[in-house]
Amino acid sequence: MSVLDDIILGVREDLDARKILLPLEEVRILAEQAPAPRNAYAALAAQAEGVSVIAEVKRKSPSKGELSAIQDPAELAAAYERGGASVISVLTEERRFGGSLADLDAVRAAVNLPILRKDFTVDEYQIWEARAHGADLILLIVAALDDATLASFLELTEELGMHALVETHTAEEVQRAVAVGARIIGVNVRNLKTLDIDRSVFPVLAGLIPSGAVVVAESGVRDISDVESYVAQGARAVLVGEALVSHSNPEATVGEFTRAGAALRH
Ligand SMILES: O=C(O)c1ccccc1NCC(=O)[C@H](O)[C@H](O)COP(=O)(O)O
Repeated sequence: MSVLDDIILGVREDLDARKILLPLEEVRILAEQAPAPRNAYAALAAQAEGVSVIAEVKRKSPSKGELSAIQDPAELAAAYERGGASVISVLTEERRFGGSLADLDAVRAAVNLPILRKDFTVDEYQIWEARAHGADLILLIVAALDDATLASFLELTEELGMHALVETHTAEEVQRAVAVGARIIGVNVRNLKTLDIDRSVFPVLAGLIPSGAVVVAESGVRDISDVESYVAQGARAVLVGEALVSHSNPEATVGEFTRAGAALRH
């Protein structure tokens, strides 16, 4: 079984438990009562100079184990916002990443930026749930969904006023993302079978994404030079977890990353 399949197995078990506690009809009511979503597409596309940073709240991961204890996700997210992040990503998967919907709630209450609910979306319940908890952007991993499900999840996301970060790892997945009309397309350079990072796939896949879509480079940003190369290779935004949560000054680091691509854009 692949790492992705294993993660999804746990996600489905946890989801079944949440559905018993709060049936879909009730989550839908909460989603309809939630404050209007913020426009994540505009936030990512609007960065006049440099690159848009999606700054992630990430405690641990299958590839690296414990990254940071993060006692106060709201405080971390506020630091990201002060540093100039365009979007905050909150991992809500519990078993492998140590996240939760409580983290999402805390971050929602602390920042005014659009928020990505970063999870392994395999059921429409999670999309309603994301909106009910104030998310503006959700993650759709092409490798985890068939074409019909990907299209219907994207449609529901947009009906609820949110956007989707549609994540790809191969040329075929980029084609599938484009075919369903994805407007924010991520290229994740972490191979979900081996968990290895291979930055060389980014320019190849980014080159297949039509202009008009926001191209997001996901994973493997260690420092400014990585941000600069992703920008030079076509990234409009970078999604960064480990390098921020493990830094003593995440606010300053977001600022450096945000400005890093500026020279390359002029
Ligand atoms: O991070 C992992 O080990 C991982 C393993 C399996 C599926 C997904 C995984 N990560 C999710 C992500 O996409 C990253 O959190 C995100 O791109 C940030 O990556 P990084 O800056 O390298 O922490």
